[in-house]
Amino acid sequence: AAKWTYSGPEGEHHWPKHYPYCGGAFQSPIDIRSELLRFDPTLRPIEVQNYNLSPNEQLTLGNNGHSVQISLPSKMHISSLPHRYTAAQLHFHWGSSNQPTGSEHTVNSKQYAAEMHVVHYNSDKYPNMSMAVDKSDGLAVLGVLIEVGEFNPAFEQFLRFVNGIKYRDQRVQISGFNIRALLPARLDEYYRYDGSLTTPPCYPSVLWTVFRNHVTISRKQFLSLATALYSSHAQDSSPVPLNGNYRKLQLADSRVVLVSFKE
Ligand SMILES: NS(=O)(=O)c1c(F)c(F)c(S(=O)(=O)CCO)c(N[C@H]2CCc3ccccc32)c1F
Ligand SMILES: [Zn+2]
Repeated sequence: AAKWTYSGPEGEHHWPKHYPYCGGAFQSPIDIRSELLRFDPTLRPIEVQNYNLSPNEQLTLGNNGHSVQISLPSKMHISSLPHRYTAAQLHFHWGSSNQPTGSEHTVNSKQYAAEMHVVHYNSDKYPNMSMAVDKSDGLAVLGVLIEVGEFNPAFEQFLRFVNGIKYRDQRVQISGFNIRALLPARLDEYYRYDGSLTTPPCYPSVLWTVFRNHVTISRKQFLSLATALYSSHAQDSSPVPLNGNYRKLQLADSRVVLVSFKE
């Protein structure tokens, strides 16, 4: 597959050349604006299963050159959607040390410091992520907005290992922990819309759920995320810092954003 980056000659304005869907419809992220919102009383609280992983389990924490990701066991899934959506991985988007604004989704133009995505695929209909990734009902991603504030012990469970994955394609094994603790307390309040992968190939295959309530991490935790990683390989002569790994806002067009809550 062709290389792509968030800036420069392979930056997002060039993505459609190799990845045509990136120039297509139903793209993500979007600005979640009040005038787009419609309350939908049928939107049930999100229910996740088997997110509380035992410390005896091992997870792979990796730097894939675009983000820091944690691979997730297939027993983890969302049970409150029309089909079972099985977890594949989670990853992050963030700004830079002097720009703590790196979320992908914005709410009434407010950009948060960072954003976490927990990627799931429709395991009722498809055997794995690769078969699901380009199907309109293939993926469901949970989005969590992240602000700098209180220290977050749940995030520490993997942030303390980022210095082991500074460079592209480095991976370490970490102990399982309660992935539910990375999500906000309330899973009943969220925004819902049809969108896409926010990286190439940008398939319009994602049922987006962005939780209304943000979580916080401390400034020190944010800095470890925003300053520890490189998108280049360890042996590369000129290291390229990995930050600002968020896609610019896409047009909502006539898309409505459903909300599970009334003010
Ligand atoms: N913001 S997002 O949720 O659209 C999104 C990403 F932003 C992102 F960076 C990745 S990635 O795998 O870390 C790197 C590029 O695919 C994925 N990975 C997905 C896409 C393809 C694929 C295949 C197997 C496992 C995960 C993924 C992703 F779904
Ligand atoms: Zn993402």
